Amino acid sequence: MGSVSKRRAIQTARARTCSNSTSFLLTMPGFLDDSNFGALSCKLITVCPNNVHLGKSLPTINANITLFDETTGILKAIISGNEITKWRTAAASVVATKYLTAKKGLRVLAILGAGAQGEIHAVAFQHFFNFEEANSKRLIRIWNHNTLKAEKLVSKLNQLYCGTVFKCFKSNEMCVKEADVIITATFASEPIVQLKWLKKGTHINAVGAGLTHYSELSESIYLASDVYIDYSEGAEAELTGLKELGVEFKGEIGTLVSGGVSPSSVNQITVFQSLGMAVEDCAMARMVYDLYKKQYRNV
Ligand SMILES: NC(=O)C1=CN([C@@H]2O[C@H](COP(=O)(O)OP(=O)(O)OC[C@H]3O[C@@H](n4cnc5c(N)ncnc54)[C@H](O)[C@@H]3O)[C@@H](O)[C@H]2O)C=CC1
Ligand SMILES: O=C([O-])C1=[NH+]CCC1
Repeated sequence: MGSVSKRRAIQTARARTCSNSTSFLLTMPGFLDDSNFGALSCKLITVCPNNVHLGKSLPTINANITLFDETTGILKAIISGNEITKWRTAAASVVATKYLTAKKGLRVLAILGAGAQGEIHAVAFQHFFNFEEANSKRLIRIWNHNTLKAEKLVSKLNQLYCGTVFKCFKSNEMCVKEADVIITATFASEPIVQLKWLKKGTHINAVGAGLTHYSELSESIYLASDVYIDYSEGAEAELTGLKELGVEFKGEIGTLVSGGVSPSSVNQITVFQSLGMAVEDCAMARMVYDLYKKQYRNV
């Protein structure tokens, strides 16, 4: 994120090719100039929300990353990108939350969405933060519009992580009530969070991307919040609806991390509008490639 904001990384606004009214292919080229983490890559990722209705347990997001030699341009590897996409997206939310809540006490975490992103965010946030509700129990709330799915995830996570209690909420309003941090990771095309449900100083990581990148939160939330983004070019190209609404972006998370933008006051509601960055995939692909070479090729 820092490299993007210091412009040591190159990533153009991505191309979106729609295959029908709900599905699309994103082409995400990126170059990261760093001897340890750098690479030249392009992630190809399809987003097909209707896969859930096919009854074959297909993921709705499917990604592959092509990794190239920076000097010769020769293709070095094609790396499966589903796990990478999951982890790097949750990692970006962790960083945004860390910097945007640095001076706030965190007690209540609410996750809206029990799919791949909801799950990985639950795993990452229980690891990096310590959410403790009034009775001093480590607790993470999870809501999904299809409650059965949330119940299944909650039961799986409670078996995996005995130290933290995951709790299923049937109402999105009750789930976000008194929340210090909210994560939205759904395909909702209508708002699932309203301003009047929020307390002062709440931080929201808005991860979900349907056909528009700003449909999970009400317009009034965006207008009342300090909105941070991951990269300006992407936001200018994809968040046109928010711009038309009059939303001014406060800055990139990378700029916040490097001290180039001052953090919001503690009572200010903040939103990290996560688009997802090609250079995050680039760095992860390089890491996977290096590990593969070390482990299997002894190089
Ligand atoms: N910002 C980023 O970098 C990334 C964003 N995403 C976005 O995150 C969202 C979640 O992705 P995944 O977890 O991989 O998908 P998923 O299909 O595994 O999970 C989606 C969840 O949204 C719920 N959902 C579907 N339609 C809904 C609706 N109309 N209202 C409320 N909930 C609904 C589903 O029940 C499911 O729990 C998607 O919008 C995806 O495009 C995904 C990867 C990276
Ligand atoms: O960056 C990414 O991988 C994605 N952003 C929205 C859907 C997938």
